[in-house]
Amino acid sequence: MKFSERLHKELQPIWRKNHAHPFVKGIGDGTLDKEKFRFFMVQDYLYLMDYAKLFAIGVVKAKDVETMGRFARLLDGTLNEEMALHREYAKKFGVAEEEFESASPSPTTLAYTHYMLHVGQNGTLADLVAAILPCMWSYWEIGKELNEIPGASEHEFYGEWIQMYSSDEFGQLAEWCIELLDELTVGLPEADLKRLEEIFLNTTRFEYMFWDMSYNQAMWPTDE
Ligand SMILES: Cc1ncc(CO)c(N)n1
Repeated sequence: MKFSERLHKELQPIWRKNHAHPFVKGIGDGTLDKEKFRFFMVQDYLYLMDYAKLFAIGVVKAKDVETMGRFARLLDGTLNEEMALHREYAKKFGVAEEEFESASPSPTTLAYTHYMLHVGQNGTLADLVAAILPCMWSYWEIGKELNEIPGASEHEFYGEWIQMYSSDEFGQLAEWCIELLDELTVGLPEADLKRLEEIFLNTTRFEYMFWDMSYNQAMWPTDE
């Protein structure tokens, strides 16, 4: 069994919780409160600024030109395509994109991005890929699942979001990361695989926390 299949199988219980979260359901049926979505998009913009840096670290850690080029394209796609979606939504909310960029990260956003940056900076290339993969993979699956709901991708507000994450372009990037993780883990001792599994588990858990944080618009509890 490929390592990615093992991870996907073992983490199905959390994966299902992510798909069933009321925030995700609300995008799918179009009933999500727009204020919650706005909170999410601001935090996701900050999240993606750090996420893009992980691809830059991928370039640094890669050992061949092809892999370097792939990470460079992921970096470009994140900054200029995925984050362009957020900038479009900023317009819809009547907010300047600088306001998204200069917002304060929530504790969950900070914890999630800093965990990935720590693993990416201090670990192997396989550690980095294990950390970033649940993000891309789960959004692609959620995008495809929501895209199957009749009319969801044409929804006047949430349709574009669904189109972005169910797109073939986004899927191809996720698939490449899956393949890279499989290549990098061939023949690794079980102790290494266990470490990678734990990293993947942690960022899968953070994905759930990110939906939950957005649904509750949760900033620092000490500010309330
Ligand atoms: C929190 C989060 N996870 C995954 C993605 C997909 O890139 C995203 N934009 N944000």
